[in-house]
Amino acid sequence: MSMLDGHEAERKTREQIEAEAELFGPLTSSVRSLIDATVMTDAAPEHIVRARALVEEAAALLDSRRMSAPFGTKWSADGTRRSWGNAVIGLRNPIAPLLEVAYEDGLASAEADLGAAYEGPPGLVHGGVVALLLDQILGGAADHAGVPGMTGTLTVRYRKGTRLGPVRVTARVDRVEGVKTFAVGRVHTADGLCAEAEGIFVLPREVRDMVAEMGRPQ
Ligand SMILES: CCCCCCCCCCCCCCCC(=O)SCCNC(=O)CCNC(=O)[C@H](O)C(C)(C)COP(=O)(O)OP(=O)(O)OC[C@H]1O[C@@H](n2cnc3c(N)ncnc32)[C@H](O)[C@@H]1OP(=O)(O)O
Repeated sequence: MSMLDGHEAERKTREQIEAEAELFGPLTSSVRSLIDATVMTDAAPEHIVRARALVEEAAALLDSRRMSAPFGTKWSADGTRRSWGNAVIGLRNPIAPLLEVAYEDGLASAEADLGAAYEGPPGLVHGGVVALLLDQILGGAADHAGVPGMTGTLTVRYRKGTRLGPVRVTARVDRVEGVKTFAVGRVHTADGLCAEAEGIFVLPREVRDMVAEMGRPQ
């Protein structure tokens, strides 16, 4: 499989994309609430059985027509792109904590409210989920700085347990060495600093070759 598979140009207008966002965003949000309700429910057994039937009916409706491949990244003519299936920021992905990343003065920052579905140790966010958030935001910082890449190495130092609830994640590019971008980031809660990370993002050889090819004079 090529690194470039799943990247696709699209001809949709801004209005069409907004209409899709209005259609799918609320569905994703409802399923996210369903996930939380599934983890937290203490309902009577007959309610659980009825809910299961309703969920299966909904799944069958949605499954009646499927895309031929996962969402991937769709690029519009104006350079904007959508990764609506992404596990952290995907508008169509109910397991995504849906980080909305803001960029200012080289700092990427986002907030999320992590509920029971993200639990690892009792009352605390699963360490893999903490790494997931950091991976995305460090990668986003590299991308926003114009030096994107795939995660080659991600090193996370867990300083204290990350309590379930509101978290803030931040990242910035530390330095660039050739094709490698070094980014650093942190996770905070009301308890203070919970985790720190360094990531090395590498623009894959295949993409480097393509960029070199495109830049070659005719
Ligand atoms: C297709 C579009 C891409 C653009 C992207 C857009 C990003 C849009 C932002 C969204 C933000 C998403 C944030 C989540 C991002 C993931 O979730 S990515 C998914 C997880 N990561 C992966 O699956 C990556 C799997 N690994 C690979 O594809 C390849 O091993 C890599 C990392 C691309 C490197 O392959 P390569 O380009 O063939 O590397 P190579 O030419 O041998 O080495 C180049 C340099 O990198 C170093 N290097 C190689 N591997 C590593 C490594 N694992 N660790 C550290 N250094 C390494 C080498 O030592 C060498 O260093 P120098 O000698 O130049 O100093």
